[in-house]
Amino acid sequence: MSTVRVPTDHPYSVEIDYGAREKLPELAGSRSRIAVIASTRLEEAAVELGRLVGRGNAPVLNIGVPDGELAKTPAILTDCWRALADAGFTRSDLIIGIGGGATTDLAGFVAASWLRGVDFITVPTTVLAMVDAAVGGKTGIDLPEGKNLVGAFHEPQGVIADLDLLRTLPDREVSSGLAEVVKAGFVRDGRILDLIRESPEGSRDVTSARLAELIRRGVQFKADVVAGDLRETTTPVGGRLGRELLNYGHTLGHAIEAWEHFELRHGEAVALGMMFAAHLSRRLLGLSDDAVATHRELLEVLGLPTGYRAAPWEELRTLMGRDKKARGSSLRFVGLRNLGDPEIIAAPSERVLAECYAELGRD
Ligand SMILES: NC(=O)c1ccc[n+]([C@@H]2O[C@H](COP(=O)([O-])OP(=O)(O)OC[C@H]3O[C@@H](n4cnc5c(N)ncnc54)[C@H](O)[C@@H]3O)[C@@H](O)[C@H]2O)c1
Ligand SMILES: O=C(O)C(=O)C[C@@H](O)[C@H](O)[C@H](O)COP(=O)(O)O
Ligand SMILES: [Zn+2]
Repeated sequence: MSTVRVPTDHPYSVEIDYGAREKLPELAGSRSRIAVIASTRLEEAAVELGRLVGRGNAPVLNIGVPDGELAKTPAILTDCWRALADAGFTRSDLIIGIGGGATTDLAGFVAASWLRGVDFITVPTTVLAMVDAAVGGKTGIDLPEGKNLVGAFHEPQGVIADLDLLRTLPDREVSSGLAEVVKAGFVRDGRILDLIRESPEGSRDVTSARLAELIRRGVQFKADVVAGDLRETTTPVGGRLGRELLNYGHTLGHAIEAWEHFELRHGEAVALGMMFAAHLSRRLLGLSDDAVATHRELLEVLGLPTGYRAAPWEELRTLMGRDKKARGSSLRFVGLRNLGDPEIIAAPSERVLAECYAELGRD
């Protein structure tokens, strides 16, 4: 159906289609060893894909990891390294990460760190991983102190987004993935907002052409942004914000996600972070009340949360201090002047931040 090119220094493609997994053997090429890293919950799909790619290649090493965020830990990372060591994995071998964003983040970091870097391919199986996590080369794991604190930039050889794999995805996960898609709509691609508004039900239906189009647009947005600024500098690219743009909603979102010990889905936490960023933008960049209402309306129709006050502000503030955009003791937020017109908010006052959190509690 569509191929999105990611034109970085190591260009690669994202294949988006029903049945796209058929392209996996060609992409993998001929290898002495292939390891498939997948969550134990997706074992069936992983074994099927392993067989597919194993044809004509050496037997595939299946490395099962815990489900979801539980995989993004130093202990599981070590288990993966040791499985590769046992199998005698060399620099010409290949790692394939199959699953949601947590699994592809882990698999990517295993590939980035093993022998200082081996090839890897991502096969995302959630909406979120298709539009965001599996594309762009950010890999890593969490620590108890916060999200994604350890990692590396390591780009995949290619991404296979097989839309058939979404058929078993629970509704809550579909909504969570759509948070990253609507993020792209808020900060750049206004057509995404129209597509969601015209049919919220279609947008959430994994068999619909509308969701396929939203996924394509989400991938295109991500590809455009990372191609201009792979390593997330703070310098604008061609007069526009660089990769930091992709962090819209994540400064508070990651803090809430960590504070909730991942009981909230990543997209749910980001939805709350985007509402917070909208309040902050209204206060500091003059974002209109209408645009804030658009955030609330679209997040709600996607089944995402818009109000939150469970965590004490001081705790979230400490967690936000570990955000990668922070410089010294100052926080940096991605904000909006208007929908589609982003700008960095550097070092907002502590008073305004606390007041905006109180506003989030009233949403
Ligand atoms: N590297 C990046 O650029 C980037 C971007 C966005 C998010 N992330 C990371 O991605 C993670 C979130 O990803 P996620 O939302 O995919 O979560 P996830 O990986 O935790 O997967 C969510 C759940 O869906 C299940 N699942 C996956 N595919 C399925 C399928 N096809 N059918 C049924 N169940 C399925 C998983 O087993 C899991 O329980 C977070 O760790 C976040 O930090 C990374
Ligand atoms: O790819 C990016 O860059 C992003 O910021 C995308 C985010 O959606 C994603 O959650 C990412 O993992 C956040 O990265 P971090 O650097 O804030 O940990
Ligand atoms: Zn995200």
